[in-house]
Amino acid sequence: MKRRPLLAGNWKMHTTVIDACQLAAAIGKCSAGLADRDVLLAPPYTVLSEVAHVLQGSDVLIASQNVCWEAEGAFTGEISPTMIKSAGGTAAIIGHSERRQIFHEDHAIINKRVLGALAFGLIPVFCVGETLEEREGEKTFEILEEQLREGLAGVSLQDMGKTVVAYEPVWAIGTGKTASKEQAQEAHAFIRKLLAEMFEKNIADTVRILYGGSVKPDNVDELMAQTDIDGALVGGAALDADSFCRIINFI
Ligand SMILES: O=C[C@H](O)COP(=O)(O)O
Repeated sequence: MKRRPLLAGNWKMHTTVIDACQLAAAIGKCSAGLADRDVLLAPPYTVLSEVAHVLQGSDVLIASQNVCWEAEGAFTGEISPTMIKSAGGTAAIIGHSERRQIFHEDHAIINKRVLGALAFGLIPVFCVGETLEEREGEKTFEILEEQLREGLAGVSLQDMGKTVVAYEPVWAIGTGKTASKEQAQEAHAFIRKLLAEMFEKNIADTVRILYGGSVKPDNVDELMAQTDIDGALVGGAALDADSFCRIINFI
């Protein structure tokens, strides 16, 4: 089944207002006219609306890097789906391994974020992935299954159709150590098969599964050639306009 590729740049905790506007403008330019793929940027909250403003009129989608499940209230340090939408965002990264590991976000909180995003009409970019220890202990599939079952609990069939999944092996993030195309494809195929079990095969067939972890201009083409890899969630290389533009223009 042919799925529309999605190339996403996660800027993590990088960019001042000026940097962000310049980077967004350059990416806007090199993604213009690409009719067969989607491009998404996840800048820090502080520049969401500036980036959306710079990209107004383009097809580049804007996401936040996390999201709370409530529209407003006493949740110091959080950002709500309505705030993200009012700043120009249409999606939210949820369950990134840096949130899971550094900030100890557990399955329950991640699940609340997924359901909250969907309830307010934001597309979740739901991240899963195993650590090196888990891979070496041959627990990759067990970990992925737990993350998917717990994190997507209560998601309706219709909402799953809109959700994006990102497979990011923790050992490949920011390390320069990309999963081989075979390792990535194997994990993506497992995720799709599990989604078919959890939801329906026709839903699983439409869900875009992105690969993340040291995606660069020199490995994007072979990763994107894999049957179950529908896009990339890019960190480091998304901060350099030339690199990200090459990634967007994968062959
Ligand atoms: O969200 C992006 C991922 O964590 C990948 O980051 P990276 O491309 O710097 O390895």
